Amino acid sequence: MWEHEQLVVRTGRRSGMTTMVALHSTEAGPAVGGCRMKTYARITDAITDVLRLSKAMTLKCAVAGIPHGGAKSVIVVDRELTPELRRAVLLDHADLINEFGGAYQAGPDVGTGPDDMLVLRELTPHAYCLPEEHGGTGSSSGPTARGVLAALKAASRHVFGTDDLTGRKVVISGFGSVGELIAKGLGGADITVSDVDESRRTGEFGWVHPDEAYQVKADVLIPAAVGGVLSPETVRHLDVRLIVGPANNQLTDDGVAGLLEERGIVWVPDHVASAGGVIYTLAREDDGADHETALKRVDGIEATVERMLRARG
Ligand SMILES: NC(=O)c1ccc[n+]([C@@H]2O[C@H](COP(=O)([O-])OP(=O)(O)OC[C@H]3O[C@@H](n4cnc5c(N)ncnc54)[C@H](O)[C@@H]3O)[C@@H](O)[C@H]2O)c1
Repeated sequence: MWEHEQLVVRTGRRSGMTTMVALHSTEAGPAVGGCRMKTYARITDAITDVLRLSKAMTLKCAVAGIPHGGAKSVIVVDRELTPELRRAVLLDHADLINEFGGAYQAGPDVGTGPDDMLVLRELTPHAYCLPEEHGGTGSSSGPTARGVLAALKAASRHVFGTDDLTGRKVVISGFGSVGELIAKGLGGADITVSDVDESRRTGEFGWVHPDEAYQVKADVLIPAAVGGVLSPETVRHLDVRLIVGPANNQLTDDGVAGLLEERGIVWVPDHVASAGGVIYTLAREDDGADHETALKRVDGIEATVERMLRARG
């Protein structure tokens, strides 16, 4: 069933590249969601991605109690991206954002950052997370990691009877900006990280090849790379008790949640665990909250997860 309000796909007049916006819902308010810049094997893969990600944003806002709907946008990288081409496609994307008249408000996502939001702002007011020196809140990776750690606290109490992870084995798949901050916030845990980018291997933490990250015996698994990592196949090989992480759309389909439950693995849905970034950004940029107040709202994820897990029994 088609559940989205709109999907618009455009070829940019400056760049000749494809950009798209999926507006899942504006029922609760203007739709927010990141702008992903990524290479896809097929254009239909990009469309599938933007549709799923935008729906997840609606859920994320609803669970977090944010008066916004969900959307997402994708810039399809189909050639080498020179600085000139990057700027051209971002300006093309800003034109597309403007077509929604404020119903879609963009932020950074995988492949984009605050500097890209600054380029969007040249043509559209509907872009969050500008660099701090330009009056924005910058990267949301810090609040996102903080939200995951808050979720992990509540989930650890539920699974292990304590939120002290000292000595517990934790595997983080995806050692990017959020994954690294989570690792640094985990105190005395025995941490192993994994990334397709070998240059991320620092020696500070244990290392496992990305193909094996979902088979390692551990207490906690933290998906912090890409979506679609929990499939019927990967779930069969998992040897963990708890999964909580920031990666969006971790399940290949909703049925995988049931498979995890059957195996006795507690999974905190990504739309709950990864909401710290959007909670923080909107608290600061929409509501004018100060840094500490916005972080307190992010910490509220702990109570949300506690309630959710208690309700599950
Ligand atoms: N940054 C945020 O505020 C935020 C908010 C909500 C959700 N998320 C989600 O969290 C995840 C991580 O975000 P980020 O900002 O750290 O992104 P990032 O791009 O900084 O890091 C992702 C890392 O994953 C690695 N990677 C890619 N494919 C991999 C694979 N198959 N196996 C292992 N590693 C792989 C990349 O090399 C990179 O180092 C993404 O899925 C993102 O959508 C991020």
